[in-house]
Amino acid sequence: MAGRGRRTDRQHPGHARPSRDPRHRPHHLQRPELPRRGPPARRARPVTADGLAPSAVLPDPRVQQVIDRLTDQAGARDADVMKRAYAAVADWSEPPSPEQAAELCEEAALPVDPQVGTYLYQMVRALRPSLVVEFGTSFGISTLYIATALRDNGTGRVIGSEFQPGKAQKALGHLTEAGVDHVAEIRVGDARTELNELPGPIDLLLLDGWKELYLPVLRQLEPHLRAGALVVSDNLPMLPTEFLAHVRGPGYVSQELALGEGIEVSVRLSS
Ligand SMILES: C[S@@+](CC[C@H](N)C(=O)[O-])C[C@H]1O[C@@H](n2cnc3c(N)ncnc32)[C@H](O)[C@@H]1O
Repeated sequence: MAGRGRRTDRQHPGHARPSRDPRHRPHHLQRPELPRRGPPARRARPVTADGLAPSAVLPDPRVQQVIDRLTDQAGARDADVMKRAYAAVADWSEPPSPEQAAELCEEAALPVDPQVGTYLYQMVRALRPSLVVEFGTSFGISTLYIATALRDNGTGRVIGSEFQPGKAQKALGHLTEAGVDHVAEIRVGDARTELNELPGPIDLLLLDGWKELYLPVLRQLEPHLRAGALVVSDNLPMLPTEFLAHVRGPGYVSQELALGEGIEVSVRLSS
């Protein structure tokens, strides 16, 4: 967590009076994120009475092992990283920009809940998308679920996006370790520019970057969404009202699903 992005009164003399109002933080650094996003503790996998393997295990132990390890590591580390991030911005006079927030969270994986990951695997297997796009890749845990399903389908590719080059590098390493990197591409930089050029229509879009950017990113990608495209938006409790109003308005059929801490699942009605 380098100090490059840290704002001080000297850098911004016009903002000499720090605000401690938590509402001045963007959604991704609001304190309520801690318990909600929190350590994505791995759920104990239920074992059925007849000893059958639990159904929410991917049909590839190599991938599952990588996902389990990363999910456990996130559970052990993320809360501390986020606490340090909150402490670092506590006396900032302005909320961190999305880039600064990404830098502050560089060591946090913040992965999707295993239920959400399993749902993504299911949807990709069921819909057989040609192109999946992901806003917010981080260490690549959601990408692992998606890429594994694409690999198992034998068709399609996923394009992820990540601000932090170090995180994108880690994500690529994890995809390679799991043996599914050949169906994945991670674009490094701001999704709002990096996802401008796409090789075809989007069949499935995962929104899992900073929450206040969901609406601008979605609006930007809307011309690329094919009719019937699925938009999966993680972290329902943190989603801005304007975003929910948009996907619950004309042009979509949308509802929440009680997976993880809640997701919004929207189908685009026309392209
Ligand atoms: C919640 S994490 C993503 C977790 C990931 N989907 C997973 O399940 O492993 C959000 C990530 O989005 C990245 N991010 C936020 N805004 C972004 C933007 N505008 N462009 C690219 N990446 C962004 C952050 O750096 C952070 O790593």
